[in-house]
Amino acid sequence: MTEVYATPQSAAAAHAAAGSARPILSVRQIEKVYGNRDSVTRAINDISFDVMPGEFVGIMGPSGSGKTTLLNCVATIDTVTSGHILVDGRDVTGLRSRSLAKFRRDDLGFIFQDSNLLDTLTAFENIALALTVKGEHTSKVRPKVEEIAQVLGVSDVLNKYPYQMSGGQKQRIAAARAMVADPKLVLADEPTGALDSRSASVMLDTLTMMNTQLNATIMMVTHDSFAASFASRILFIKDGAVFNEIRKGDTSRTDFFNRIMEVVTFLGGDVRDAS
Ligand SMILES: Nc1ncnc2c1ncn2[C@@H]1O[C@H](COP(=O)(O)OP(=O)(O)OP(=O)(O)O)[C@@H](O)[C@H]1O
Repeated sequence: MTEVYATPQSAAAAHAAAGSARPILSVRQIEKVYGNRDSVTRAINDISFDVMPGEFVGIMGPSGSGKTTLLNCVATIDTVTSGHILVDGRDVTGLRSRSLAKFRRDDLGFIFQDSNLLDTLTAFENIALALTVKGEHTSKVRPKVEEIAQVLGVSDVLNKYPYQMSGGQKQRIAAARAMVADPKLVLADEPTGALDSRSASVMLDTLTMMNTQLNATIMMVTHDSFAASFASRILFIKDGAVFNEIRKGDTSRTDFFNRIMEVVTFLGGDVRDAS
């Protein structure tokens, strides 16, 4: 067990290791405090890290450690108490409502635990919506939707409504919706949390495809070590701070899973088989 208790790699070191490219995401000394004088919760306590273009980063940590708060701050759904979050070099912590809406629409893709598809629209229309709200020319919508559906293996369900699809299919349509407008960063919050293990595996293959074939930069919150083993780097959060960081490097996914499990077990988490 070599790296498990290592000091988190600094953002600067990670940056240097990844070459000279600019980070897609820079989280700089953020803090998030909820409550008032009588009851204060320090959900995030000085977190800094970078995510480079094309990285697939997993965020893990015990319940209440601050994972969702971190994701929500990056998503600009929540605001930081102090610190800065830069997406492709732009500080998004100070954006006002109209710019915020544009930023979320143009630069981010979201995948939640529940697919959040609109029930009255077909899969095709759900994906297409992400393009039309962005002002995409009508003639380009169909080819773009069909292309992403083909890459992610969901062409056969494009005409179905959400109630006609399985949970796994809905999640993959949500992934296509998140990707179709070519966001700078895809944020996924427990994307396999509501799926059985077989559907979860298919969804994780979908995320891998998004990352490797479509060059999506992904930040995924998960409590599941199996899901996390599909990422290329894991940040472990404990008590609102980065407790540890491990990278997959050239090792196999099973080996990475075992290393993740060492940290999870140390932190007091769940155990699941890697296969
Ligand atoms: N709106 C809020 N008001 C007050 N406290 C909050 C609020 N949201 C989160 N918290 C607190 O902040 C801390 C971090 O919560 P967060 O939801 O980010 O944890 P988490 O790691 O995502 O947990 P889980 O794995 O259980 O979803 C917790 O102590 C939580 O109770």
